[in-house]
Amino acid sequence: MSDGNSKEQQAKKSLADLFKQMVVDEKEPSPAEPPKSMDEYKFWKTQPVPRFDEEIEKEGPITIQTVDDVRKEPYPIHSSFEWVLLDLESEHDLDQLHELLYDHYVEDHDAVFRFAYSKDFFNWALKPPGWKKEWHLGVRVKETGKLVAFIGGVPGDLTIRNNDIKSVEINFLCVHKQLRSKRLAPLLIKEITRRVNLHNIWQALYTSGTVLPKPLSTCRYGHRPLNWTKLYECGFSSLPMGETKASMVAKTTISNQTKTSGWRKMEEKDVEDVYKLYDAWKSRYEITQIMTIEDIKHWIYGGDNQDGKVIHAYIVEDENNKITDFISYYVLPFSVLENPKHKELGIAYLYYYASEAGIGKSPNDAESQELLKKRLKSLVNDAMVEAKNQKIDVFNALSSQDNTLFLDDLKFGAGDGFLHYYLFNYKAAHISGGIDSKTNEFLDNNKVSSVGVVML
Ligand SMILES: CCCCCCCCCCCCCC(=O)SCCNC(=O)CCNC(=O)[C@H](O)C(C)(C)COP(=O)(O)OP(=O)(O)OC[C@H]1O[C@@H](n2cnc3c(N)ncnc32)[C@H](O)[C@@H]1OP(=O)(O)O
Repeated sequence: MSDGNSKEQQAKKSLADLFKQMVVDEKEPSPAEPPKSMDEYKFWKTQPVPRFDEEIEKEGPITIQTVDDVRKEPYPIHSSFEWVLLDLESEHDLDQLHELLYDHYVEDHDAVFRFAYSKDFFNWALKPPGWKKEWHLGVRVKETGKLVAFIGGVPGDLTIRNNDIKSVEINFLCVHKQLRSKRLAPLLIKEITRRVNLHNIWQALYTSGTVLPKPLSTCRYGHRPLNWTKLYECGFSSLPMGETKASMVAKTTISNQTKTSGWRKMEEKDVEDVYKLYDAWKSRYEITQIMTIEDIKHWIYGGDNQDGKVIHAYIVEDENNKITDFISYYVLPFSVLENPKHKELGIAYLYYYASEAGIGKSPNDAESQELLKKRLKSLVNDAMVEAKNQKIDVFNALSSQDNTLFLDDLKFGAGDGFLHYYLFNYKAAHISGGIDSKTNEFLDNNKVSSVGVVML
């Protein structure tokens, strides 16, 4: 979308704009425009979700039921298929899920990159405290046992504008390419809903790049190259006009030394302190995940089997050994298809963080925002230094949380991807995702998103 205003902005190119060119299509994407009318959402119009044109006057559940109202039998499925609950403790089932998602999950438009999910990743993402096998739902071909579809749910209670809500997070919905457009996705969604409802849980949070009725929030991806040459050779970044490969490498080079004093890797003994920081920090946002100490141990520290492959967390300790900050990122590589030189791109995603610099401070207070901005820049810079030393090629962050305070300054380029957040069976007024609703640019002037929850 280009108008006079955006042309004018283009004339004043900052360094940050230059980086944006590496990853943004020429045409600015339009994030939350519904691709079809509500009536054409044959499945979603039957579900308890807000309509696109609905004004939200009162926040809360859309339909109220009891467990007695819930169907006790699984929904019928075509006779060639059967429902299966994956046993993610078993190598066989982990292998099957890996194979399905590797070959059939989200690819980029040109099918050059795809997510390279690992077994370690599934163990982390699908087995947090309170996980249930009943929510690892697959569809198999009866005759061959081949897994052809999956949807996953994990516990994930939420706070939405001071209301605590028992909830699940739904993720990894995937249908084999040869079975697409056969309405298997709605069947998986109905069946997982039934299985969640049987636990007296009626709300869910999910995200998607697809526009469905109706986004609660929309965030934009930012990408910070750490190994520009490799990104260029893989076709992830292009060479902006007027630049040379050498000038791009120079502009994206970061030090290999962290600089925040008191910085160190998080250890298991830090879990409780990190929990306290997280819990005090989250009131900055309008939607957050409620986490117990056990949740922090799993999601931030990595759990009992922490082997440093998926989640990486660091803390800052002051001179009295008090933990004042933490920051974390998870690693999920891309497979690079048909590239003679590279098979995989190392990708890190900024995850949860908290800093005393922002606790008890309002995002509307310019002075404390300025201090927080300085702090976050230091923390994220050092997280990127660690990531670079772990051979990560690009560091991604959404425009959620307080990220717009540092995205431009730390040379994140705005990507062409948007992530929409949805709530199932809950009406809530729109929450800022850190982008300007007219230009889709990251918010600036110390304005931030109110989305505090990070989905994988
Ligand atoms: C209380 C507990 C509640 C629990 C449940 C909460 C809800 C959870 C909701 C799920 C959260 C998932 C979060 C993630 O994992 S987001 C990641 C989604 N996965 C992928 O993008 C992987 C690659 N794509 C595929 O595997 C398939 O294309 C999928 C499976 C996406 C659709 O399969 P297929 O292409 O073969 O289509 P169909 O004929 O079966 O079905 C067509 C219907 O499906 C609607 N559709 C399309 N894409 C999505 C989507 N991403 N979320 C929700 N609905 C979607 C579509 O509008 C249409 O409905 P309607 O337009 O007629 O109305």
